[in-house]
Amino acid sequence: MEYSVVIPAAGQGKRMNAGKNKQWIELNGRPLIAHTLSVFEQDPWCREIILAVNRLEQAQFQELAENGRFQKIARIVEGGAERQHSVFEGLKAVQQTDLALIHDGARPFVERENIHELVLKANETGAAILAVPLKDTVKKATGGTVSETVDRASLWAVQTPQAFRLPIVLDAHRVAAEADFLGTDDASLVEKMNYPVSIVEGDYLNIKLTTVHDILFANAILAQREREKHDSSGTRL
Ligand SMILES: Nc1ccn([C@@H]2O[C@H](COP(=O)(O)OP(=O)(O)OP(=O)(O)O)[C@@H](O)[C@H]2O)c(=O)n1
Ligand SMILES: C[C@](O)(CO)[C@H](O)COP(=O)(O)O
Repeated sequence: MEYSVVIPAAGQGKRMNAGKNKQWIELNGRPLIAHTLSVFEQDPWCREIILAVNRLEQAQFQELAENGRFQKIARIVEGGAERQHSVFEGLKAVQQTDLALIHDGARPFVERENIHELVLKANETGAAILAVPLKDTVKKATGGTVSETVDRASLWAVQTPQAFRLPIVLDAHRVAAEADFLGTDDASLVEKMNYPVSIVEGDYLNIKLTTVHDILFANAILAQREREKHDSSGTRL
């Protein structure tokens, strides 16, 4: 089952506080974005990768595409001020397939089996997202005082990729742009169109590198994966 993937990588990584776009942080000697790109480069279902980048970093990403031998990068488009704008630019450049995935450049650990499960679900329903059940107890508070403990039984922590039939997600982005609506993910725009979005249970290790603490977790995940490669008897997390 084939798909195109849009990878927004045009952020500034303000919460990471690294003084540069976090896509260039090195993990095991390779930039974070190279880890993410490799997942899709190596997935036989992926037809093309569309990267959305900051105009000032276009040359750097072009060089990475060539030197990293990422042959599936079909287009590098200019991103926008917000993630949503970057994704919209990427979606407009999709050519190869009817099924579009959107995946954060800053989520390098997504596993192929989760991607495939998601793709199959989106092919069936038109819109699907990866998510994991919330593990924490969640409370609402105003002015530092708890007002409510929320029942977590129906709460999910949402990840990427998110997968949609291309016309559905393009339409949702167009309508959101016209209404000046900004969502933190793409599914929220599709939900606004009253289109049902299916959940596919993902993996807790599919983290997004957001703050500096996530670099610790990322290195631990990479070390665990190395152990698994060399020791088939090792417990898989
Ligand atoms: N204008 C933007 C903002 C974000 N992104 C991308 O969207 C993904 C998820 O966003 P986030 O983790 O918020 O990244 P940043 O915007 O870089 O981080 P911050 O919000 O801390 O500045 C990242 O791969 C990021 O590069 C993008 O393409 N264009
Ligand atoms: C799209 C996303 O990764 C889903 O978890 C996320 O919403 C991106 O934005 P955030 O502001 O870092 O939550």
